[in-house]
Amino acid sequence: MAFDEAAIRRHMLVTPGAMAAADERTIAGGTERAVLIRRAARAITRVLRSRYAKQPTVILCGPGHNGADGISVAEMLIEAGWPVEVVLLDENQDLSDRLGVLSRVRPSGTFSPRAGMLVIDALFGAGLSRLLEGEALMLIERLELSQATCLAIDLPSGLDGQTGEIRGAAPYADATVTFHRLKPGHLLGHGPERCGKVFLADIGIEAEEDDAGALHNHPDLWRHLLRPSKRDTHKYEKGHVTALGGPGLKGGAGRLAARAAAVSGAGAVTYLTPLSSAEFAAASFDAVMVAPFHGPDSVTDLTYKRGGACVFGPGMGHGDAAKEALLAVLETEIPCVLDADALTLFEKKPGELFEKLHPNCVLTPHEGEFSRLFGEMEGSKLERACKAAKKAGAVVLLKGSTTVIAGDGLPLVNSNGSAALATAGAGDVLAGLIAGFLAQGMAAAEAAAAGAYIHADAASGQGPGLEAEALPPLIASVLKNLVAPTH
Ligand SMILES: NC(=O)C1=CN([C@@H]2O[C@H](COP(=O)(O)OP(=O)(O)OC[C@H]3O[C@@H](n4cnc5c(N)ncnc54)[C@H](O)[C@@H]3O)[C@@H](O)[C@H]2O)[C@H](O)CC1
Ligand SMILES: [K+]
Repeated sequence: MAFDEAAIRRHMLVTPGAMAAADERTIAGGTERAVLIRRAARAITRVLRSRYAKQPTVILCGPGHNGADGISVAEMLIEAGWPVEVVLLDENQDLSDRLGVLSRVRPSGTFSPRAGMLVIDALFGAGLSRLLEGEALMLIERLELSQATCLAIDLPSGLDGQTGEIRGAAPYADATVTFHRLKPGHLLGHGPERCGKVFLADIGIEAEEDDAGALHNHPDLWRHLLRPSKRDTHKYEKGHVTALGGPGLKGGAGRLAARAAAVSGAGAVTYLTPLSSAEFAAASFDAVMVAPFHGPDSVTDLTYKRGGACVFGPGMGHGDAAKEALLAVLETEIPCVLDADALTLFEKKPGELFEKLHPNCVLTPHEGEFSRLFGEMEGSKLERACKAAKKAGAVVLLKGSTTVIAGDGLPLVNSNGSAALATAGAGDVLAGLIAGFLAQGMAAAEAAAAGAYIHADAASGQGPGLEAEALPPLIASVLKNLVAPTH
């Protein structure tokens, strides 16, 4: 994997189980648990006092260390003169050594969250292991339905830190303070909508590479692979992309993919399209070359001659010639991106595709294409993408507001997507962009990661009126800022 080693440590996502092990490893290394808890409480209090005015505050404390964080925050706020009350899930919890807090404990029945109140959620964090029920469920449901402002410690209680699924109920936190590294659940499933703004605090836990369950996609991981072209380079040295487009009106999708490949930094792009629409296509391109598609040889001859990468799918249609061309190119093991039609072509016989795929292939399904190709799968989006990548023997980029990328290395979660991307053709642009990075020599997972992030970054800040054809120039400017200038 050619991701930057130091960046892997900084941007790893740690599962709750691995987090508990990292806590224990740090304690075994000589740091007392109470010290970790105090550091966590100090970080929470810092965020709290910078984000909220002094107001009636209730701290819900669970039976474990998440609750211990809450008790420690209560002490710090009481010291600062905050109007704090504490509700204990385990009302027999021994607080004889925390008399200041003990005096603020109120029965859970009095908990009535409302607007103008701050509730600190310290019921459960990384240790949540089953559905909320009974008293815990009642407290969290009341909080979830209220207008109170919630600050969650580590995770909103009820949110699964591994999958982002909700176990019974979970509050809509205004903000969440978590420790050491983000957890997959902060970014997957209901995580983004329930965590609010996530603050990451360093409490002195040593990062070890095998703590990582996944990576949080970030330019630090692959920016060094976006090599600027050398001054004396010529176009084919910078990689060639072959984009196969469909006949007539469907050609638009293929043209978008070709245009996106053209702004990726690849040296040259050839858009293959049936003779009937070649003239029309040629009129809509400048830098992209147009050539007639007569059948599989049109593609294999071109890829033998030019190398690089291919992008199949956007607008290629379901014709036999296109399918044969795709299978012929897969035989050559040239890097390929398969999207849209290239995926739906095989939904009746996925095995026919899987047996031809190779590790230099990137599949870019949305959820619908995914389930039609891989069937219904259990587990989080991340777990499903990993299973699919194994089954297909290729990189799977499963699109959505949170996009996941799975191959044979650590999977990645890409979280900078925005609603603006939910526009026709955006997927075609992504497929072409990834093909452009493959053509420049990036490995499949790295090309998919860079493509997903840059594609989303180009759309960020755009309104709901964003059209896919506006994306390539936006991508070019994102790339300009990311790629170190040539000396
Ligand atoms: N581990 C450390 O040294 C530090 C942890 N920090 C904070 O502590 C939590 C993790 O603490 P842990 O005790 O492992 O689990 P929780 O406090 O999240 O859960 C408490 C306890 O509750 C039980 N439980 C689990 N699910 C349920 C449920 N649905 N209903 C009832 N009870 C449930 C289970 O037995 C759990 O053990 C971490 O998030 C941090 O906030 C410190 O920050 C630093 C040191
Ligand atoms: K919590």
